[in-house]
Amino acid sequence: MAVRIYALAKDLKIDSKELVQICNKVGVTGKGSALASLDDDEVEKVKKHLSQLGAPKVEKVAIKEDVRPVRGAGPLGTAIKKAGPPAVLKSRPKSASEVEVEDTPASDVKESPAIAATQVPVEAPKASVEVAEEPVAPVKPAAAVSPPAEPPAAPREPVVMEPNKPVQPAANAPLRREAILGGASSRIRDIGGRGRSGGNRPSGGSEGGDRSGGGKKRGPVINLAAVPKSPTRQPRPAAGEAPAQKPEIRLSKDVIQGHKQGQGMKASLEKLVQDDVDSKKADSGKGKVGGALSSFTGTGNERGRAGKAADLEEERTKKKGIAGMASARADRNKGRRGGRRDIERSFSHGDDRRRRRTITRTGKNTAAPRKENVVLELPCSIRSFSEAAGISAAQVLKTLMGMGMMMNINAQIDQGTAELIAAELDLEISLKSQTSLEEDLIDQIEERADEEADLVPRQPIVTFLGHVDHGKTSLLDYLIGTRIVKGEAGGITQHIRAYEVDKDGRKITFVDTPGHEAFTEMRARGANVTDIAVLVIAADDGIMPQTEEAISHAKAAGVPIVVALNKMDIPGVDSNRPMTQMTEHGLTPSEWGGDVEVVRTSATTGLGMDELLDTLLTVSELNEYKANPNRDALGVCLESEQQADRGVIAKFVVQNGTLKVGDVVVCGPAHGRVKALTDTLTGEPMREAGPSTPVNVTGLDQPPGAGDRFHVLDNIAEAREIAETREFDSKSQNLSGITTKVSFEHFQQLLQDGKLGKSEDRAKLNLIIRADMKGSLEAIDKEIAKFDHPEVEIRVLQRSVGGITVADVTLASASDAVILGFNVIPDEAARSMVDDRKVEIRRYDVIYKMTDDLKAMIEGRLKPEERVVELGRAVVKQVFSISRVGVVAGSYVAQGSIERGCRIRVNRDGRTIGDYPLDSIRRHKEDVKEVPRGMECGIRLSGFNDIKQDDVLEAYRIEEFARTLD
Ligand SMILES: Nc1nc2c(ncn2[C@@H]2O[C@H](COP(=O)(O)OP(=O)(O)OP(=O)(O)O)[C@@H](O)[C@H]2O)c(=O)[nH]1
Repeated sequence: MAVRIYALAKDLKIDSKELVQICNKVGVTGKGSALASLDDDEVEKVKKHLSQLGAPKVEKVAIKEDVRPVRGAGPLGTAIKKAGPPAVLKSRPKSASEVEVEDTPASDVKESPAIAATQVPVEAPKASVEVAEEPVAPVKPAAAVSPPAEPPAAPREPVVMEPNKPVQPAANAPLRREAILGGASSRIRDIGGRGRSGGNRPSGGSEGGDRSGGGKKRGPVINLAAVPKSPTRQPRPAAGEAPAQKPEIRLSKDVIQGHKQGQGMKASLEKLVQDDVDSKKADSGKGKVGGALSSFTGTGNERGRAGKAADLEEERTKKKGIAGMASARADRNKGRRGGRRDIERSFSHGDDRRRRRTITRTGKNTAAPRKENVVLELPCSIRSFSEAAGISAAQVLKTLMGMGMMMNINAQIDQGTAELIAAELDLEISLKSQTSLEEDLIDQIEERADEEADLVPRQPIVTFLGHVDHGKTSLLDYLIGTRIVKGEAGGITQHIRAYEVDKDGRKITFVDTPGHEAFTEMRARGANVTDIAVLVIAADDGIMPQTEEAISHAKAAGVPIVVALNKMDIPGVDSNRPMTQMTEHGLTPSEWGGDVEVVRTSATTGLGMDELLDTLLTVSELNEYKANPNRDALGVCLESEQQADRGVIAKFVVQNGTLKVGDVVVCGPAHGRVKALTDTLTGEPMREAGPSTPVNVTGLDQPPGAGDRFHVLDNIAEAREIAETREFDSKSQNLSGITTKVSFEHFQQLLQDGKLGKSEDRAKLNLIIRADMKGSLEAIDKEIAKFDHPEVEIRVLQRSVGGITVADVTLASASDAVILGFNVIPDEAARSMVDDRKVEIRRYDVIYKMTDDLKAMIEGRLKPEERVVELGRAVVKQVFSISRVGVVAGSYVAQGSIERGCRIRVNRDGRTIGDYPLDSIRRHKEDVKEVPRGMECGIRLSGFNDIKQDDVLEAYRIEEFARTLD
């Protein structure tokens, strides 16, 4: 009886990939994957080969298990531990190499040359254990395994590796490789994970093919600000701290200079004041001016005038110290408003300008140094920006003004504006957006990795992909026992479906996708949610465009592909042709030595159904899909619809965790508390849905987008906030012109503003689309996008899920739009309004019918094409000028014919000199309809009398053809 390699490997307790290699070695060819079957002879051959080698399988497993708990220990440490008899090992001290191996972190072990040395091809499947059971050989350090850094000083115990030398590295190779690259990866991850984040974060080891956590895990994103380079960087004031102010003490130039030179660096303010007073005294001894004014004027001319004020100030300063200075400052300020202006006005103009310049320069020099590599949290005010960047707010405002933005210092700036300013001022600035609730909660949920101990096996999610009519739904019908294909409108699948099937107590979740080309989105979604892709290829048809697309989706999703070669019941089908095509697309069948399992099926006769299920369950077993049922659920919405009686129904596939009735869920822009869960196949209520379960969910406030991820949160308010933010974001995106969706109010506004119908040269086809499901809307969008024509502008004014309403009819009547209903009907009110308003509603239940109709609609709006039909040529023999009639050209028809109502091109000396309508054509003074070749006639042109002998008259007609889009 045939047995799969995978099953035999399990029996023999060896790795299935190793067994595939052994098969090839012993001459059992064409076994490319672990799923290939071996007949009795082949099994015998393999077993014989193994027995010749005498592989001690049980010990191998023991080695494998032993690797697990060792902290950071690779297989190396394990090998040494296992090698000797326990008693010997117990009694002997640890060798240096052993100690070293145990302490080596797992990652280092991976790099170790000793390990590399053990990774040799599977030549002799003898394990080190075999040696372990042999009598112990003389002591020697296991140099081949891990040479110690220094020779151990302690006397050595007998070394168990020695007699095993010829086979030891080869024997351990596959196990070790697996332990390092595959099985051991989780252990390595655990060590790192615990060290970093208590096992809560995903580790690098989980990336790639590890899907056991259910759902795609993203690595943590840590944004670290770069360390500023500038040595003169000022410390940033703490939040809430008042900005530093410059003391408004007007000190004399000398004092400032002295201070700058270093004398004053450590002096107290009182000391500085005292110095100032002293210097003023000295000044007053010399002349009559001092104090603050001296620092402004600096000339002797004004001293006399200002002397009194200065004396008064000095007096006050002397008396009151700092307090006196304050009052003096108040006086000065008072003086500035009036008196000082007077004084200043009397200064020379040049001095005044100099002073101003000095002040400006001083302002610049004392500004905080420009910062580099600033990290700024957005949105922020201009004040915060300038503080963070170390430039004046005035400069920022000026820059903004230069860019046409008039703002004040408290105005908030967004990321784009901040980037503009930074670019304009040549600042290196790192912008950090404020974290949203979305980032705080959803990202955290997505990034949460499950502990290995929490993971349990889960059923595989299997998606049927393939070209239209290749039999996906029929196969699924057969497997589930439903008759879905019979009820499909137009005989094609237009919705994504997901069902759970129980096969002898083992469950599989099946997802059926449409094959029609319009449903690319759905296929991609199906492929992304799946663990295994079943590529359905009709044997009589072979690989078709959507099969190719499905292959790409499955490859992009990185999932195993199983091919169902369907319709094998059709007489004369040759499975070699599609299989050859498969190889051309990089899928080599396992029976041809590749790794893609091909199952020949017939949904009509039931051929290969058990084999298909068996194959899927085996692939699932090989991949060990796992999830943690004891966490809040997360997964994907495959489809959603609005039902009149039940409200929103969303079809979810739980990827991890368990979804329960009462859970708060957020999914795209929708949120709500789960009111009911029902089985997608039977419609029976469910209390909860565990990992890999497809389930219909009610309770959401609006239909989520197909493909939106769902998450369970603790708090309904948070869910609402996240959903509202998403909706707001998507609306602003819509308004920014990314989609053509226009709300009724918005459209009315556009109409009032005269913004609609501007491009008069393009015919417009306004559409309002209503469909039963979001996925249908996507498909319709895709179809519409195909009809892009320079002369017809298709505008989708409204597109949504649900029946046709009064609002749609009103909008359609106001905008001269056609309403397209896909699998929906108008409600009563809308129906009664349709005739009054003369609105056109077109209803469809099959996508291609709608496509054809749309095409016709568009063709009806295309200007007919004009084509020139050449009729004939005539040569002018003689020209007659007849009074009250005009010039008549007596002509000979040399080619074709000249017809009434045609146009004539007049050619002279090889050049066309005019193009005129034929006025009349006569023969023997009688008007005729047509003059054929070889006959003479009189031709009169409308609006042209300058016909000359030998002119060539070319007759032609313009015909209009209705154009098609093909
Ligand atoms: N002879 C034969 N006909 C089959 C087989 N499987 C499906 N069909 C027929 O092929 C047609 C299409 O089958 P579907 O199951 O609807 O194909 P599909 O791939 O699901 O099509 P879409 O969902 O529209 O992409 C139906 O008429 C089926 O009866 C088969 O194994 N043998």
